[in-house]
Amino acid sequence: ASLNWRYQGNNGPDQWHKLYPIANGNHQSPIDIKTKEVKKDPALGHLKISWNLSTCKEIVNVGHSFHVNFEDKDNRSVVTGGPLTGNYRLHQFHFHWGQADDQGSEHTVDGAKYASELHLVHWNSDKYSSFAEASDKPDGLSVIAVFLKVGPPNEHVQDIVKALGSIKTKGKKAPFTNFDPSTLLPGSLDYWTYPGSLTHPPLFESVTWIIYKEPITISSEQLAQFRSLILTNHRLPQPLKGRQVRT
Ligand SMILES: Cc1cc(C)cc(S(N)(=O)=O)c1
Ligand SMILES: [Zn+2]
Repeated sequence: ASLNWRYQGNNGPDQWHKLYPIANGNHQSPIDIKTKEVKKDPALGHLKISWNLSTCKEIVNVGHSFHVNFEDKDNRSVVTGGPLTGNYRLHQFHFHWGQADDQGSEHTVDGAKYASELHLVHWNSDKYSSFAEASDKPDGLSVIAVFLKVGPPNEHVQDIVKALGSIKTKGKKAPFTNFDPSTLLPGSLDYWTYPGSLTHPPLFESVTWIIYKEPITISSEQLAQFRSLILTNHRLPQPLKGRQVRT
C-alpha cells in the first residue's frame, strides 16, 4: 500500500493532522514521562504475560519499519493483569529507532531519549474478534513498550537482525518461527501505564500503554542494521492533555 505519510520530509509528523485530524487529539502517543508527576496506584498488580513461541510466524518489511507477526487465532499468547481487564492477544512486535544513537525512542523519560523502543502489540480478544476490529476501540489495544539503550550486542535482537537480510525491500516477508519475545523483557517488571494512541497513522486513541522502566541493550552495529531498512521511524512526544501516568 503506498503510504500517504512519512517520518521525514513533506508528509512528515507535523503534516499528519491534515489527513488524520486525530493527530491533534487529547490522547496521543508517545509522551514524555515526567517521573515526578507519575501517580503510584496500589490497585495496579503485576502484568501476567504468557507468550507461546509456537505463535511466532514471520518477519515483514512494511516500508516504514519491519514487523514480527504472530498467529493470533487463539489465546496461546496473551497478556492480562496490571491495568488490563481481561485477555489481550499478542499480534505483532516492532521497533522504533532514529538516525543516530542519541535518539530513536518514542516515549522519553524526563526528556531523556533512548536509542530505540520495542512495541509488543496486543488486542482485546475478550471483547473483539480481530486486531482490525479492536484497533479503533478505547479498550481495544495494549502495547507493551521496552526501551533499548546502546551497549553490548543483544543476542536475542541479533536473531532478528540476521533475518533482516531476507526482507531488504518493502513488502518482502520471510518465515520467522519459534522466537520467544520474553527474551526481550528487562529483569525488573516495574512499569508505567497511561491511555494513549497508535504512534503513526491512523493514530487511533485505542491503546493502553504499558512501558517497562528498565531498558535492555542493543549495540550500535545492530542499530545500524535497522537503519539499513529505514533511516528513522520515531514520532516525537505529544501533549499530555491532563492524562495521568500511573505506576
Ligand atoms: C499504526 C500502528 C499499528 C500498530 C499495530 C502499532 C502501532 S504502535 N507504534 O503505536 O505500536 C501503530
Ligand atoms: Zn510502535
